[in-house]
Amino acid sequence: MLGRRSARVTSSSSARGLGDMATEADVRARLQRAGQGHLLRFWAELGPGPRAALLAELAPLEPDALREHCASAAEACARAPGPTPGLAARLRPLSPERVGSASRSDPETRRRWEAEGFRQIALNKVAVLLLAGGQGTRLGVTYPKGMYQVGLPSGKTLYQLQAERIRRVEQLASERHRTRCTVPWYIMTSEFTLGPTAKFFKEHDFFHLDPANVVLFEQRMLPAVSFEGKAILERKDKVAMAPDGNGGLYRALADNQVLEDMERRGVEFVHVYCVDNILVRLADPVFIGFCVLRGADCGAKVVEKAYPEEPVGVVCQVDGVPQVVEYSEISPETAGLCGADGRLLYNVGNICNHFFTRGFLQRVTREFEPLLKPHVAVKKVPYVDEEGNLVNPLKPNGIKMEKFVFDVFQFAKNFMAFEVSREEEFSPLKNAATATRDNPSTARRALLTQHYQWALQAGAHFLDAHGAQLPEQPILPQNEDPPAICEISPLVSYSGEDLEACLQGHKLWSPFILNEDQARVLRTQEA
Ligand SMILES: CC(=O)N[C@H]1[C@@H](OP(=O)(O)O)O[C@H](CO)[C@@H](O)[C@@H]1O
Repeated sequence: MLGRRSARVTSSSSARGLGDMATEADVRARLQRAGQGHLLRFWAELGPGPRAALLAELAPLEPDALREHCASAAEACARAPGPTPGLAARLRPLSPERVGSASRSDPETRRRWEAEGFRQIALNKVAVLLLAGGQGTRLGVTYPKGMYQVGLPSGKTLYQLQAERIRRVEQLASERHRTRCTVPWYIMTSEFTLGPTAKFFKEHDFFHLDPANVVLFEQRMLPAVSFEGKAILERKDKVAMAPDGNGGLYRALADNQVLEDMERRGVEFVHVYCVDNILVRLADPVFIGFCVLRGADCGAKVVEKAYPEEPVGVVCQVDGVPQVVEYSEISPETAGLCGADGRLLYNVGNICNHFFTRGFLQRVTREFEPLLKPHVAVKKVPYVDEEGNLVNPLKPNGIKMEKFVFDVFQFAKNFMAFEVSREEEFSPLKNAATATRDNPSTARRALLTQHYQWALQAGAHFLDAHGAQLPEQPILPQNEDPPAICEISPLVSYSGEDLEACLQGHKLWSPFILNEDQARVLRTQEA
């Protein structure tokens, strides 16, 4: 595991010691310089423990950077909220030569991409990098989203599914090339998620991955700011801090020397993805191979956007340069525009699955990161009022500043988008069960539908609890559960491959879990 850094605000030049080294007077003077003296207003009431904790939190805040951060948050928030003014006139759809498609390519081309991806994996040149610093607010859990289990028959969590897909893709590449290879797993956490994630992995024995190949590192935190430009105290002894967005990746890479670690391992290509997509194909050989063969330095996997309000960013051009316009920043009019074919004009939906060469990431961390503009999110931030009462605001009262991981696309020399099928590759877990979309049931259904379909394609038949054969529905209407429950371990099949040998002609009782042992037995049994 790489070195853990303490949370710091914006400046990288002020790696001061933690609280035990800083005095109150020193911290007070620095805060005053930043116009944030109010953060110590309950000092006199605090006991020794809370005082030390508060100093430890405040000491690393670099005064100029803090002042700048608070001022720019208030300024950005004062500008009209919602869609970026004047954006519509600067937008164009992505030019077709920048978009490849898995579903609309012939099988031979797909095979070529896949073969190239496996070749690079077998050469140990591919790593995956998970963005897992988020707080899971919409999902409504207090622990990292990756630890969530959506209620699959196996009870597997998102982290376990991902770990097993890594093991399987390593195995497939190793078998093809008669070698042993590794896909290192870099996991960006935050102050909220580092501790519980590290503990969870240890408790689960790293899901049988070699711990040396699972690298946890931490992104920075930034104070939430009031509309008046004041950092918010969430308790008398604690500043309200939030992770600096998934675009905090680039600073975190530099802070923790992650690219150096990749270089030592010989990694050239990195698949970056966010934690919540239950169907995510880690180190997807088809996507990697496509990007490598097209000479892309930066790529994005995309799906066709389903409806104008869908909360996905759209990949397009702004002033002629490939970029993502986030769902929170596009106007409803622009989002609803249709092209001549009747489909949405801006229909290239970002699924937060990105390809980067290590060289590109190096350029970003060295040259471009400071040019990334933070985005403003206005949120309800619990705070202490002047009398020291804890208040849970009913309306948004605070500003969180976040960078977006995709904002580096504009610096790419050769950006490529790669379209895949939504049913096969995208079902994000964003919301709690009460929401109608992107919730635990929709994620569970998406995975189980896929596995049911793979099993049918491999020639399996399903029986109910009484032994009666269940109807076979290779195509299912949306929002409908498959007639049989079948869950296939990623250790047996990564994307539907190698299933005939164990399923062809077999009659399986629903619910059915195909794990490695079960697969071994079925392979030796007559159907
Ligand atoms: C900053 C960022 O990466 N936003 C991404 C990300 O959205 P969130 O709502 O932040 O989870 O995932 C979406 C896909 O699930 C993607 O469409 C969107 O552009």
